[in-house]
Amino acid sequence: MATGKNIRSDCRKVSESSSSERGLSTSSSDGKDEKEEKEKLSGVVKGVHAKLRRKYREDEHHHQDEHHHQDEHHHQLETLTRSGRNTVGDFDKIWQEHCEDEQSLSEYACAMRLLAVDHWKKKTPSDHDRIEWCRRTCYEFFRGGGLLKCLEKDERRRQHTLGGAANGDSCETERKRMKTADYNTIRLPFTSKIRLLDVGSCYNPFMEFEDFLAIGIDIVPAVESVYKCDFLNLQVQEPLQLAPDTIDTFLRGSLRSPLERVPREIFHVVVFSLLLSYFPSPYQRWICCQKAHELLALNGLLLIITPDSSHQGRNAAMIKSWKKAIESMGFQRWRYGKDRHLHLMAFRKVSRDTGNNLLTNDASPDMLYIPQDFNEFEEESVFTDDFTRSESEERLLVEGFGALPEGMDELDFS
Ligand SMILES: C[S@@+](CC[C@H](N)C(=O)[O-])C[C@H]1O[C@@H](n2cnc3c(N)ncnc32)[C@H](O)[C@@H]1O
Repeated sequence: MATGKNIRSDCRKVSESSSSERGLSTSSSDGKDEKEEKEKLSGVVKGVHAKLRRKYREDEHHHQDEHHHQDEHHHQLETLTRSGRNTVGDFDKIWQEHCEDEQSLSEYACAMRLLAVDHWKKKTPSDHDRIEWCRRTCYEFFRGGGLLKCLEKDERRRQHTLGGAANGDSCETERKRMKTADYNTIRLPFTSKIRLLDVGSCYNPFMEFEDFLAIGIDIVPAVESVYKCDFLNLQVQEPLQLAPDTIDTFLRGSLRSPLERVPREIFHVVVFSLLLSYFPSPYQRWICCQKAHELLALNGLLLIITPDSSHQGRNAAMIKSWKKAIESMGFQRWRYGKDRHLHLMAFRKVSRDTGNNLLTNDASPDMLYIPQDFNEFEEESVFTDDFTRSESEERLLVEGFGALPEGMDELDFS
């Protein structure tokens, strides 16, 4: 288990103590009005998000005032690295203070878990459940021919680039490529367990699936099996050059809370489910995606689920921008879906090169924006709305939510 401490009972305690102040109950079956409880739980969750954003915004305004009179050159540099500066300055402090606010965060963890397990999971048809979407996407990719098609396509592209010529140089390059890619590259047939890192896991929803070796991490775990870990500050170590079985044993037996370091390229899948919008700064979202890239084996999948309750078209520009930013780091989008409340994206790691140079790369952290960055009153409806839908809505969503056929992805938002 991740920690000797019984977080679940802690969670219950916090939830119970807060119930006297806030009227939260630990179960929706205790006769209280379910809707009222859900509103309270989502209030706790949205309140923590809003507080963190407010602190960040205040700090940003303060910073802008201070630097109002800077010379032109400095100003340009500042603009270039605008969204980055806070992680090394005051924002580091804000984030640290946030992570140390145990009381609010434990309450948040309980509320989020109850919301997800007691309210969403029970009400959401399984083919519209975000966790189920992840499971299905992984299955289709690793076991259902998805990766195979990608590799065939890669090969066709490579042949095309080489001009089909067996020229000495290209063969030598190809041999080197295969050699360096031997370790930590996902190959077919894929028979092992899917090593999945769930970042911001809260209640470890992937643990129940046999097919996964699921590692959940969170700044404040809501259940014992989740490791305490701040992903933003997680260190990435040299990769393990070990057989898959030994890596599984390592993941099962050697990790401890608080988790501070993990070997590079050890995971087949990294999941960010409702994680990136937690961060008030696009730069933090950018850091997370880069870190996911480092932790994934070549051909591994980054799954991103991010809330947006508006119609698919409204934030098409945002999703296009995210696609460009994330692909610039050495990913390629493999799948996209839009649910009523969520964007669901799967990116494959296609290159070891992270394109990690803000000055030469035309993508930048600002591209990972969310509506709340510009409008503090933008509603986070995913935490409030009902998940049940009318029949006609269901039919519409099945198209958007389900798989875009391979090759159709480019048609979407591009
Ligand atoms: C909105 S909840 C989503 C929970 C769960 N993934 C789901 O889909 O229901 C966001 C979670 O991310 C966690 N989190 C935020 N920043 C984090 C960080 N830097 N490292 C690890 N977890 C983080 C929060 O504590 C919270 O549990």
